Amino acid sequence: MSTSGNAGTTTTSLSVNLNKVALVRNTRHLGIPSVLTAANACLAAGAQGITVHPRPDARHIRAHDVSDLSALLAKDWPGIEFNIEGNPFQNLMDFVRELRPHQATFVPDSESQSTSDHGWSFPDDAERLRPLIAEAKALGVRVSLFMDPIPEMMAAVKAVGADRVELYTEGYAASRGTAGEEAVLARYVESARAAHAAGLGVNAGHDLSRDNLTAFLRAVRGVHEVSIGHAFVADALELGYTATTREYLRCITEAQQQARPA
Ligand SMILES: CC(=O)[C@@H](O)[C@H](O)COP(=O)(O)O
Ligand SMILES: NCC(=O)COP(=O)(O)O
Repeated sequence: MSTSGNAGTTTTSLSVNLNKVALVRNTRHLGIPSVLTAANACLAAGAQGITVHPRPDARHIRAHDVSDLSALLAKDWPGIEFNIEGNPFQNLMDFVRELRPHQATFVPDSESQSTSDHGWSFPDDAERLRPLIAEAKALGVRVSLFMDPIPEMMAAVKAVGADRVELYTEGYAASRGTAGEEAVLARYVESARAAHAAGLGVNAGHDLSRDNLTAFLRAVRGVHEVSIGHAFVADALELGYTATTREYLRCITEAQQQARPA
Protein backbone atom coordinates (compact mmCIF):
# COMPACT_ATOMS: atom_id res chain seq x y z
CA MET A 1 0.00 0.00 0.00
CA SER A 2 1.26 3.48 -0.73
CA THR A 3 2.96 5.33 2.06
CA SER A 4 2.82 8.58 0.18
CA GLY A 5 1.43 11.70 1.66
CA ASN A 6 -1.46 11.68 -0.79
CA ALA A 7 -4.67 12.48 1.03
CA GLY A 8 -6.60 12.11 -2.19
CA THR A 9 -8.93 9.16 -2.43
CA THR A 10 -7.32 6.91 0.17
CA THR A 11 -9.58 4.10 1.31
CA THR A 12 -9.17 3.47 5.01
CA SER A 13 -8.23 -0.08 6.03
CA LEU A 14 -9.51 -1.71 9.22
CA SER A 15 -6.77 -3.41 11.23
CA VAL A 16 -8.20 -5.40 14.13
CA ASN A 17 -6.08 -5.32 17.29
CA LEU A 18 -6.34 -8.70 19.06
CA ASN A 19 -4.73 -7.73 22.38
CA LYS A 20 -7.93 -8.14 24.36
CA VAL A 21 -8.74 -11.57 22.97
CA ALA A 22 -5.38 -12.68 24.36
CA LEU A 23 -6.08 -10.91 27.65
CA VAL A 24 -9.21 -12.98 28.26
CA ARG A 25 -7.48 -16.19 27.07
CA ASN A 26 -4.64 -15.68 29.54
CA THR A 27 -6.97 -15.81 32.55
CA ARG A 28 -7.18 -19.61 32.20
CA HIS A 29 -4.96 -22.36 30.78
CA LEU A 30 -7.55 -23.52 28.23
CA GLY A 31 -6.38 -21.65 25.11
CA ILE A 32 -9.77 -20.04 24.57
CA PRO A 33 -10.76 -17.57 23.23
CA SER A 34 -8.33 -18.28 20.41
CA VAL A 35 -6.40 -15.38 18.88
CA LEU A 36 -6.10 -17.26 15.58
CA THR A 37 -9.84 -18.03 15.47
CA ALA A 38 -10.54 -14.34 16.04
CA ALA A 39 -8.13 -13.34 13.26
CA ASN A 40 -9.64 -15.78 10.78
CA ALA A 41 -13.20 -14.67 11.56
CA CYS A 42 -12.43 -10.95 11.26
CA LEU A 43 -10.45 -11.41 8.04
CA ALA A 44 -13.16 -13.61 6.53
CA ALA A 45 -15.62 -10.80 7.29
CA GLY A 46 -13.47 -8.29 5.42
CA ALA A 47 -10.96 -6.76 7.83
CA GLN A 48 -7.82 -5.73 5.92
CA GLY A 49 -5.27 -6.10 8.70
CA ILE A 50 -4.30 -7.51 12.07
CA THR A 51 -2.54 -5.53 14.80
CA VAL A 52 -0.91 -6.78 17.98
CA HIS A 53 0.99 -5.02 20.75
CA PRO A 54 3.15 -7.65 22.51
CA ARG A 55 4.05 -5.79 25.70
CA PRO A 56 7.19 -6.89 27.61
CA ASP A 57 5.14 -8.25 30.51
CA ALA A 58 3.07 -10.42 28.10
CA ARG A 59 -0.12 -9.30 29.83
CA HIS A 60 -2.04 -10.17 26.67
CA ILE A 61 -0.35 -10.89 23.32
CA ARG A 62 2.55 -13.28 23.86
CA ALA A 63 5.51 -14.05 21.59
CA HIS A 64 3.89 -17.26 20.32
CA ASP A 65 0.78 -15.28 19.32
CA VAL A 66 2.92 -13.00 17.19
CA SER A 67 4.72 -15.85 15.42
CA ASP A 68 1.49 -17.86 15.05
CA LEU A 69 -0.29 -14.87 13.49
CA SER A 70 2.65 -14.17 11.20
CA ALA A 71 2.57 -17.75 9.94
CA LEU A 72 -1.23 -17.74 9.56
CA LEU A 73 -1.25 -14.55 7.50
CA ALA A 74 1.61 -15.72 5.30
CA LYS A 75 -0.05 -19.07 4.64
CA ASP A 76 -3.76 -18.26 4.43
CA TRP A 77 -4.14 -14.50 4.06
CA PRO A 78 -1.87 -13.08 1.35
CA GLY A 79 -2.34 -9.32 1.02
CA ILE A 80 -3.50 -8.87 4.61
CA GLU A 81 -1.31 -6.45 6.54
CA PHE A 82 0.35 -7.44 9.82
CA ASN A 83 1.10 -4.50 12.11
CA ILE A 84 3.20 -5.08 15.22
CA GLU A 85 3.23 -2.28 17.77
CA GLY A 86 5.64 -1.73 20.59
CA ASN A 87 8.52 0.22 22.04
CA PRO A 88 11.59 -0.22 19.80
CA PHE A 89 13.85 0.26 22.86
CA GLN A 90 12.19 -2.71 24.55
CA ASN A 91 11.08 -5.87 22.66
CA LEU A 92 9.65 -4.62 19.38
CA MET A 93 12.81 -4.86 17.28
CA ASP A 94 13.19 -8.56 18.07
CA PHE A 95 9.82 -9.17 16.37
CA VAL A 96 10.73 -6.86 13.49
CA ARG A 97 14.02 -8.66 12.85
CA GLU A 98 12.56 -12.15 13.14
CA LEU A 99 9.18 -11.75 11.43
CA ARG A 100 9.48 -8.66 9.19
CA PRO A 101 5.83 -7.59 9.44
CA HIS A 102 4.33 -5.26 6.83
CA GLN A 103 4.38 -2.47 9.39
CA ALA A 104 5.96 -1.72 12.76
CA THR A 105 4.34 0.99 14.86
CA PHE A 106 6.79 2.52 17.30
CA VAL A 107 5.06 3.43 20.57
CA PRO A 108 6.94 5.15 23.46
CA ASP A 109 5.28 3.16 26.24
CA SER A 110 7.08 2.37 29.47
CA GLU A 111 6.71 -1.17 30.80
CA SER A 112 4.62 0.05 33.73
CA GLN A 113 1.95 1.82 31.65
CA SER A 114 -1.55 0.35 31.82
CA THR A 115 -2.04 1.35 28.17
CA SER A 116 -0.61 3.69 25.56
CA ASP A 117 -1.18 7.30 26.53
CA HIS A 118 1.24 9.50 24.56
CA GLY A 119 3.22 9.78 21.40
CA TRP A 120 6.89 10.45 20.62
CA SER A 121 8.40 13.85 21.29
CA PHE A 122 10.42 15.75 18.73
CA PRO A 123 13.18 16.80 18.63
CA ASP A 124 13.96 14.93 21.88
CA ASP A 125 13.46 11.40 20.47
CA ALA A 126 14.69 11.96 16.92
CA GLU A 127 18.32 10.84 17.10
CA ARG A 128 17.73 7.69 19.10
CA LEU A 129 14.83 6.67 16.82
CA ARG A 130 16.66 7.31 13.55
CA PRO A 131 18.87 4.14 13.44
CA LEU A 132 16.03 1.83 14.46
CA ILE A 133 13.73 3.30 11.83
CA ALA A 134 16.49 2.84 9.25
CA GLU A 135 17.05 -0.78 10.35
CA ALA A 136 13.36 -1.66 10.11
CA LYS A 137 13.03 -0.05 6.71
CA ALA A 138 16.16 -1.86 5.47
CA LEU A 139 14.35 -5.08 6.43
CA GLY A 140 11.43 -4.02 4.24
CA VAL A 141 9.17 -3.04 7.15
CA ARG A 142 7.10 0.14 6.92
CA VAL A 143 7.56 2.30 10.03
CA SER A 144 4.77 4.29 11.64
CA LEU A 145 5.34 6.53 14.67
CA PHE A 146 2.64 6.84 17.32
CA MET A 147 2.09 10.58 17.68
CA ASP A 148 -0.11 13.05 19.51
CA PRO A 149 -2.02 15.39 17.14
CA ILE A 150 0.65 18.06 16.98
CA PRO A 151 0.89 19.46 13.42
CA GLU A 152 4.22 21.15 14.15
CA MET A 153 5.91 17.79 14.76
CA MET A 154 4.98 16.10 11.50
CA ALA A 155 7.86 17.41 9.39
CA ALA A 156 10.30 16.10 12.01
CA VAL A 157 8.69 12.65 11.83
CA LYS A 158 9.37 12.59 8.10
CA ALA A 159 12.89 13.90 8.59
CA VAL A 160 13.74 11.04 10.95
CA GLY A 161 12.79 8.55 8.23
CA ALA A 162 9.34 7.31 9.21
CA ASP A 163 6.82 6.34 6.51
CA ARG A 164 3.67 7.11 8.47
CA VAL A 165 2.32 8.57 11.67
CA GLU A 166 -0.36 6.92 13.76
CA LEU A 167 -2.45 9.71 15.27
CA TYR A 168 -3.18 8.84 18.92
CA THR A 169 -6.94 9.29 19.06
CA GLU A 170 -7.78 8.99 22.77
CA GLY A 171 -8.03 12.79 23.01
CA TYR A 172 -10.59 12.81 20.21
CA ALA A 173 -12.60 9.98 21.76
CA ALA A 174 -12.64 11.70 25.16
CA SER A 175 -13.78 14.99 23.61
CA ARG A 176 -16.90 13.52 22.00
CA GLY A 177 -20.04 15.25 23.29
CA THR A 178 -18.08 18.04 24.98
CA ALA A 179 -17.90 21.72 24.12
CA GLY A 180 -14.32 21.22 22.96
CA GLU A 181 -15.03 18.45 20.48
CA GLU A 182 -14.75 20.53 17.31
CA ALA A 183 -11.55 22.22 18.42
CA VAL A 184 -9.99 18.89 19.32
CA LEU A 185 -11.04 17.35 16.00
CA ALA A 186 -9.58 20.35 14.19
CA ARG A 187 -6.15 19.48 15.65
CA TYR A 188 -6.40 16.03 14.12
CA VAL A 189 -7.43 17.51 10.77
CA GLU A 190 -4.49 19.92 10.90
CA SER A 191 -2.11 17.15 11.97
CA ALA A 192 -3.18 14.90 9.11
CA ARG A 193 -2.80 17.75 6.63
CA ALA A 194 0.67 18.51 7.97
CA ALA A 195 1.61 14.83 7.79
CA HIS A 196 0.40 14.53 4.18
CA ALA A 197 2.20 17.76 3.26
CA ALA A 198 5.40 16.28 4.71
CA GLY A 199 4.95 13.16 2.58
CA LEU A 200 3.80 10.89 5.41
CA GLY A 201 0.98 8.39 5.37
CA VAL A 202 -1.57 8.71 8.18
CA ASN A 203 -2.88 5.94 10.43
CA ALA A 204 -5.03 6.44 13.53
CA GLY A 205 -5.88 4.50 16.67
CA HIS A 206 -6.68 4.22 20.37
CA ASP A 207 -10.18 4.35 21.80
CA LEU A 208 -11.79 4.45 18.38
CA SER A 209 -15.20 2.78 18.36
CA ARG A 210 -18.29 2.36 16.22
CA ASP A 211 -19.68 5.43 18.01
CA ASN A 212 -16.86 7.81 17.06
CA LEU A 213 -15.17 6.31 13.98
CA THR A 214 -17.40 7.71 11.23
CA ALA A 215 -17.23 11.29 12.51
CA PHE A 216 -13.45 11.06 12.78
CA LEU A 217 -12.94 9.75 9.25
CA ARG A 218 -15.44 12.21 7.79
CA ALA A 219 -13.29 15.05 9.11
CA VAL A 220 -9.77 13.64 8.91
CA ARG A 221 -9.13 12.85 5.25
CA GLY A 222 -6.72 10.34 3.79
CA VAL A 223 -6.36 7.96 6.73
CA HIS A 224 -4.68 4.77 5.45
CA GLU A 225 -5.48 2.55 8.43
CA VAL A 226 -7.40 2.56 11.66
CA SER A 227 -6.28 -0.01 14.23
CA ILE A 228 -9.04 -0.80 16.69
CA GLY A 229 -9.03 -3.30 19.52
CA HIS A 230 -10.59 -2.53 22.88
CA ALA A 231 -13.99 -1.32 21.68
CA PHE A 232 -13.96 -3.82 18.80
CA VAL A 233 -13.51 -6.82 21.11
CA ALA A 234 -16.10 -5.41 23.52
CA ASP A 235 -18.56 -5.19 20.63
CA ALA A 236 -17.62 -8.69 19.46
CA LEU A 237 -18.58 -10.09 22.87
CA GLU A 238 -22.12 -8.89 22.11
CA LEU A 239 -22.35 -9.14 18.32
CA GLY A 240 -19.73 -11.72 17.34
CA TYR A 241 -16.60 -11.17 15.23
CA THR A 242 -18.35 -11.26 11.85
CA ALA A 243 -21.11 -8.77 12.62
CA THR A 244 -18.67 -6.50 14.46
CA THR A 245 -16.23 -6.46 11.57
CA ARG A 246 -19.02 -5.66 9.14
CA GLU A 247 -20.26 -2.86 11.43
CA TYR A 248 -16.84 -1.22 11.59
CA LEU A 249 -16.41 -1.55 7.82
CA ARG A 250 -19.82 0.09 7.43
CA CYS A 251 -18.68 2.98 9.62
CA ILE A 252 -15.65 3.43 7.35
CA THR A 253 -17.72 3.26 4.18
CA GLU A 254 -20.26 5.74 5.58
CA ALA A 255 -17.47 8.19 6.35
CA GLN A 256 -16.06 7.96 2.87
CA GLN A 257 -19.48 8.61 1.37
CA GLN A 258 -20.04 11.63 3.62
CA ALA A 259 -16.52 13.09 3.74
CA ARG A 260 -16.57 16.73 4.72
CA PRO A 261 -15.22 19.13 2.12
CA ALA A 262 -11.48 19.52 2.52
C1 LIG B 1 -0.74 1.99 20.66
C2 LIG B 1 -2.15 1.85 21.06
O1 LIG B 1 -2.84 2.80 21.34
C3 LIG B 1 -2.72 0.53 21.09
O2 LIG B 1 -2.37 -0.06 19.93
C4 LIG B 1 -2.24 -0.39 22.14
O3 LIG B 1 -2.19 -1.67 21.58
C5 LIG B 1 -3.16 -0.46 23.29
O4 LIG B 1 -2.54 -1.35 24.17
P1 LIG B 1 -3.43 -2.18 25.19
O5 LIG B 1 -4.33 -3.08 24.36
O6 LIG B 1 -2.39 -2.93 25.99
O7 LIG B 1 -4.23 -1.18 25.96
N1 LIG C 1 -3.06 1.49 17.62
C1 LIG C 1 -4.35 1.42 18.29
C2 LIG C 1 -4.73 -0.02 18.44
O1 LIG C 1 -4.12 -0.89 17.86
C3 LIG C 1 -5.88 -0.39 19.29
O2 LIG C 1 -6.15 0.59 20.27
P1 LIG C 1 -7.54 0.36 21.08
O3 LIG C 1 -8.64 0.34 20.05
O4 LIG C 1 -7.41 -0.95 21.80
O5 LIG C 1 -7.66 1.54 21.99
